[in-house]
Amino acid sequence: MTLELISSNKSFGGWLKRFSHASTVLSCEMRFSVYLPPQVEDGTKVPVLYWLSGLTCTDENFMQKAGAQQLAAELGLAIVAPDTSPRGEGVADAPDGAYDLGLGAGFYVNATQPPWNTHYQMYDYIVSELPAIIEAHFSINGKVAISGHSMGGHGALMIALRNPDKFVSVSAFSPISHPSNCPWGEKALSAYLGNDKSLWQTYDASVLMQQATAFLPTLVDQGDADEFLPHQLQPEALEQAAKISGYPLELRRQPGYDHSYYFIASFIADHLRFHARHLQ
Ligand SMILES: N[C@@H](CCC(=O)N[C@@H](CS)C(=O)NCC(=O)O)C(=O)O
Repeated sequence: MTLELISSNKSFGGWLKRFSHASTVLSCEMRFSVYLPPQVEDGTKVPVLYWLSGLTCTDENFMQKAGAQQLAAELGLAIVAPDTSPRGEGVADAPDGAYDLGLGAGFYVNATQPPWNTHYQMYDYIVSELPAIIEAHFSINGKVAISGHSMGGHGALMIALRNPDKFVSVSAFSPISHPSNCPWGEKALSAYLGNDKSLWQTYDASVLMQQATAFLPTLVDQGDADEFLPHQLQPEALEQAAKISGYPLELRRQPGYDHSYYFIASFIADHLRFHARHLQ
């Protein structure tokens, strides 16, 4: 597997790099960003945090807006930010160009329905193909955590709940907590997965958390002035699920914060420290 370097910027003693590569799983060219802390320069193997972004994002939003690099450098933590959907010529998009389906809106599932099933296999890309690439090319010690925002918060929680053996901790900002029961989720899951709601539920963090028998430390932050809170995000479904299964969910409501990266930047340090504690 060849990686093509797109850009490289020194940052807080480490390096922010962007790469493109041919994805077998997605059948297209993909890009990802990786922050490598200064510790890797002398050959130290470091833990890695995967960051899954939300609707309309690419691999760049988090690295440019969250302000995570300084603390990642101190903690000796690599951060990998993948793109949010397959890309390129021939990759299906929403017919009306809607922001919440198709390009930039892969929802981290494996699509079963045409035309999406040709390229939209983001679950397998994030769970299997990308980690294999990261392990093969970077100085990584095998300890892995996952986090994300909104659609990416759904992705992080869902992927961790389905793969508790692969991660040591999970966190999310403003996650789409119950995608099988909200407008964003219903639109995307019906397009990608068809009408069988039992399949939707296998990608629903609240359903998975309620059924969980293996537990990971879990931190969720939710702004109470988030414009998407009541209809799309439904953190109460996650709280209810955690109560039923006894899941160790710490869900914090942050007064006055909205859905933006200003919110993420305000609390990203807590999330990095939370993961670093468990990754030690
Ligand atoms: N208001 C946005 C909805 C999408 C949105 O808020 N996207 C969030 C994730 S769900 C985001 O991170 N946007 C990119 C950014 O702020 O850099 C739109 O209509 O395009």
